[in-house]
Amino acid sequence: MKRMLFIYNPNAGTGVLKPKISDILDIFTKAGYEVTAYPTQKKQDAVEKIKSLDMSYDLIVCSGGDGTLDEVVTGMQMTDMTIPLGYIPTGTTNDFAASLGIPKDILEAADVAVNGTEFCCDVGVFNSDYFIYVAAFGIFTDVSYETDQSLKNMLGHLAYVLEGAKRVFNIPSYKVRVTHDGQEIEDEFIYGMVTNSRSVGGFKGLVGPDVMFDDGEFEVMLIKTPKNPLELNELLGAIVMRQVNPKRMYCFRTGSVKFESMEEIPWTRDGEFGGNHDEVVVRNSRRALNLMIKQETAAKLSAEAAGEL
Ligand SMILES: Nc1ncnc2c1ncn2[C@@H]1O[C@H](COP(=O)(O)OP(=O)(O)OP(=O)(O)O)[C@@H](O)[C@H]1O
Repeated sequence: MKRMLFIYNPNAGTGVLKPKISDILDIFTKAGYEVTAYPTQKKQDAVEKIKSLDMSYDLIVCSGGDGTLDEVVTGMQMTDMTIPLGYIPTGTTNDFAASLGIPKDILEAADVAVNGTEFCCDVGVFNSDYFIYVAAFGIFTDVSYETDQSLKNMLGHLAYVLEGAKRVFNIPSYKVRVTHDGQEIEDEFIYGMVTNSRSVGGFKGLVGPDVMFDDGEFEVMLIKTPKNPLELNELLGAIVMRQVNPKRMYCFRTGSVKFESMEEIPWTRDGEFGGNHDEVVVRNSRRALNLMIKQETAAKLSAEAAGEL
């Protein structure tokens, strides 16, 4: 019999997982797995659990929001674990799952976790930590982790919007030197993002349709601090039109990028607080995560990569 570790955050999102646990275990059992279930007990628990596993498993399935997924992947990367990972998204935003076509429906996602197909996607190395789909600083990035879990559960997306709106009137600006591929950019920014996803915080399409999950490169977007109403207008126009305006922002693709600043800047990794840093090196660890996704999504992604779509 195949062995599975099912690790889940029972409090993620609106608690939608709990009433479905029995049906989920049934899907796993019917797929031939003997399941060890582990509900996470506190922050960072998933990392510790994965790091301290005392037996081998054929598959890990994790359930929770982006934060829990990040913790499980971090534990797996730290221990060089290459077994496949299934994911049942139950958080508030679930950006990453959406961009990889993992179903919103819990039981459908459970089915994909055991009956789907393996897809090797890139993982971000952030100094000595990891992220899966986004590392960012500046406006909007502090929204997620400063909104407490109970507020998020109650209001869902609205909580993010309210927190974001409060901050628009007081935008911090950071002077940063950004180095990549032998080039150096020095400027003031209100936002910086390194991403491997098509839908970050709901800004679908902002980064463009070209984002690949397994090409060893990230998309980097840096938004310059607007210095007057005209520049602000140009910036808002670019965001609304979802069109890069090179006067207001830098966008490039790279496998490795360094951010240096005089002051410490707060970062987020996959929507959770990622620490204050005056130097951050982000590197793409190509195809380091073996994720279970739908067969049809895998086919579509490889056709896109081959330039057929
Ligand atoms: N039993 C627990 N009690 C409190 N916090 C927990 C528990 N288990 C996990 N956590 C932590 O809660 C944080 C948020 O979890 P998660 O991302 O799964 O859900 P969410 O915040 O509802 O979803 P989203 O990130 O999509 O908003 C994570 O950092 C996780 O480590």
